[in-house]
Amino acid sequence: MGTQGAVVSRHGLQSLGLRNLKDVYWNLTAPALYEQALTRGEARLAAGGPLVALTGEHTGRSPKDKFIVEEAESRDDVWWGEVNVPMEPAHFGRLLAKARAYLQGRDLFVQDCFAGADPAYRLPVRILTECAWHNLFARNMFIQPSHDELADFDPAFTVLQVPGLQADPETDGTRSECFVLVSFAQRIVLIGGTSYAGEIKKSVFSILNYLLPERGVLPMHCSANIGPKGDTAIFFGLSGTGKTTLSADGSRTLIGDDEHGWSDTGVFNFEGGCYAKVIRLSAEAEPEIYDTTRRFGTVLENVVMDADTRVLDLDSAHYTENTRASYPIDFIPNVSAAGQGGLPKNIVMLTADAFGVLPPISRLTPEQAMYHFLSGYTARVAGTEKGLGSEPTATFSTCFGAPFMPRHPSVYARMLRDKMQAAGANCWLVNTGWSGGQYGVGRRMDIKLTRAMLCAALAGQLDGVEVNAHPDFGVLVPANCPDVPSEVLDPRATWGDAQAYDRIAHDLVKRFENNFKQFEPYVDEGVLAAGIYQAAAE
Ligand SMILES: Nc1ncnc2c1ncn2[C@@H]1O[C@H](COP(=O)(O)OP(=O)(O)O)[C@@H](O)[C@H]1O
Ligand SMILES: C=C(OP(=O)(O)O)C(=O)O
Ligand SMILES: [Mn+2]
Repeated sequence: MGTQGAVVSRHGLQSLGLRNLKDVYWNLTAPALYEQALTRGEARLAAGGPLVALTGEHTGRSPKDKFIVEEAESRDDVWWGEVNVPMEPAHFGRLLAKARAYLQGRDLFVQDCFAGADPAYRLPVRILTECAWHNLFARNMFIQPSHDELADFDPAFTVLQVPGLQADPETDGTRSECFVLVSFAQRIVLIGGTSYAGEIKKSVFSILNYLLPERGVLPMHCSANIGPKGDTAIFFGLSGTGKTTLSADGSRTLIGDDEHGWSDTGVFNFEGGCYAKVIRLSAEAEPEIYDTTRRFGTVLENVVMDADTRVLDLDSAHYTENTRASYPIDFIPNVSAAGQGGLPKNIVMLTADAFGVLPPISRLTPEQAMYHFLSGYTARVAGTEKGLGSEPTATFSTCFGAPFMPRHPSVYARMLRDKMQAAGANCWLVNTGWSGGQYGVGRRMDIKLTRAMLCAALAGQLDGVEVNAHPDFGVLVPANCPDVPSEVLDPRATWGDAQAYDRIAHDLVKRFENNFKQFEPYVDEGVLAAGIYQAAAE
């Protein structure tokens, strides 16, 4: 059983003013959290053992409902704008008071965790959730302290997640009933009105992305793994581009699938678990991730399950295209127990180009790497977000993770430039999107071919290969690649209508250029030249 209300104050929840709770459940393990979630009707048990939870209206992140509290301590460091929107402290205070009132007489689940595998930089976070299944999600996603570390656990930040509490936009300074609020000064994250578990994960990520640059660590929205020769590779990319899929590779040791820090000594995972997209998950193309969907301890979000047979239908997007699996990272067979690796030898920038005009793999000069890091291009396709039409939508999300970056992009870009140079890292642009035509005409690049290209690049098999500067994007396209048909490598050659290719490629270059104008004051001539359309092609 949980502790009774009376003893709650001894456990330091008073810093949040939480009183008169019903029961507080501290650091329950997976079996106990399963029991709570199932008996409370929060989730159901699937065949094989995963917990299946549905999140209702919000099945993805709500970036427009995220606010950073405007406080003296952080005001000058935050890149205010349409991504990092300020909230008055008074509104934050009102919503925190509403949360306290809402939780009176209710149960609360607590997980004390670390965010950051490198002890020198890890952040002790306390995750407070209204539901048991969100507490299991947090237990999966963050790093569990040892028994001794729990005994004197002192949280640096607290996340309070109360999906049942809805804001009133009329009086609370929010955009809708849903809110994700970050107060750097009070070191509190307050989430309400949404049950999408990714908000818990990504709000902690945002905190690290604010704190770590001051300690000389580059925070990154990337996955990472280590090759047989001890070579670390990192894979930047926006949501759905392939960070999780491609970092789970039987021939390489997984460090992490989504969030990492690059320190002076190496790369470390921020998390202790993975959060994989599982829509149309193939046992053949992604065996390691597929196996996690049959295991006790995995939390499946918005996956369809037959009520009688309890069998999953991973192909169904009935609730959402963004179905997810959250699992402890050691569910992946070949994983780094320490969650750390050496300095990166290869940097891969992933883009899911639904226009189908970027090469499936190309080498980037350091200047081109900066250009693409600041651009953060991918193209979303119909269905992945509400309101999208049938045409692909070009998306530019700086640092491949704008919604999670509280500081100005140039802070992260300059750190990447310096670290990349110091490490002598190679840089690649990999298009996991469409080939042979744009979305709806062409086909998505076969995962096996993407894996073959990456395998060759990371093993150094492309180092001596002839490259041709792409006439539109300037990136350096290899003329051949082991285990990959050469005709696949030149995207223009895969289109039936070369003129249509040129039209769409030129349009995309213009989109890149228009988007990049905001960064021109922050980069040197070399980076600017890296993105300019090659006039010779006209
Ligand atoms: N060539 C490809 N490379 C990587 N992923 C691909 C490819 N083709 C299709 N996919 C699909 O794209 C999605 C990538 O999701 P995921 O790896 O979780 O992205 P991220 O971790 O970057 O959010 C998966 O559903 C995967 O099956
Ligand atoms: C979970 C998310 O990240 P990713 O899809 O990159 O794993 C997200 O963007 O909400
Ligand atoms: Mn991911």
